[in-house]
Amino acid sequence: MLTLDHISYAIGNKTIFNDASAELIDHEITCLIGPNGIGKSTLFNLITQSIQPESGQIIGIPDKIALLAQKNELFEPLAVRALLTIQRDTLDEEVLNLLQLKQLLDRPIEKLSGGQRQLVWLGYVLHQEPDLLLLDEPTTYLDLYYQQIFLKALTTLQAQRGFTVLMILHDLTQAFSNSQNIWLIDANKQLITGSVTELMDETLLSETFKLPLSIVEHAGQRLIIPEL
Ligand SMILES: Nc1ncnc2c1ncn2[C@@H]1O[C@H](COP(=O)(O)OP(=O)(O)OP(=O)(O)O)[C@@H](O)[C@H]1O
Repeated sequence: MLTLDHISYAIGNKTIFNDASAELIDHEITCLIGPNGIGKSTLFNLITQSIQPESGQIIGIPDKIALLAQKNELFEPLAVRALLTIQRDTLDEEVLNLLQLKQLLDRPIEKLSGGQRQLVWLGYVLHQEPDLLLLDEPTTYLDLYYQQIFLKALTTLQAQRGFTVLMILHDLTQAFSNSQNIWLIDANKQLITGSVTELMDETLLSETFKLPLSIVEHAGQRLIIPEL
């Protein structure tokens, strides 16, 4: 289990984490939420060891980590098939079907729509067969149709294959309805962790996002919306 053990990290004089501890539950989806600029991507950088904590340590980092960054760029023009088979010989039929990529295999990636491209990038990280998948705001630029395809494919494959997911999402309803656990960085930069049930708390969420938020039941789903 990946464990943050009392980590502290600052950029210049600015404290980002101060003695933060957390355990990432294996084989489940955890969403990382918190205001803009609070340190979510920095936490990903610590987990991928592209930066080191000033004190404390991260234990149990799996060998096979895949990261879907906010912006994914190609170094050279590639067709979808070529990207998916960069690190392996065969295509994963199930991933192709769930992400609706079969009809795109021979298309140049740069000529796809933003939504199609994001499905291709998810396909790319899934073809790496990671033990831990980190996703940084993967649905931000997607319309509702592509958001649903993306999240359904991710949650279906995760449930079948059991890889661990840590995903940054800004849409709170989406975060709580597509995960089992939440890591929340609050307004005081404290990392608070728990199950979706434990952290589904109007007061905590309103204080974190400095906005009155309500939790509303609709059609069997719990929606987190700003009070009008
Ligand atoms: N290279 C850098 N130099 C200076 N400050 C930085 C650098 N990278 C990040 N920061 C600062 O560190 C803080 C945390 O940034 P980070 O990108 O981790 O936040 P975030 O929670 O992912 O934000 P967002 O939700 O807006 O993507 C921010 O205040 C940011 O300005």
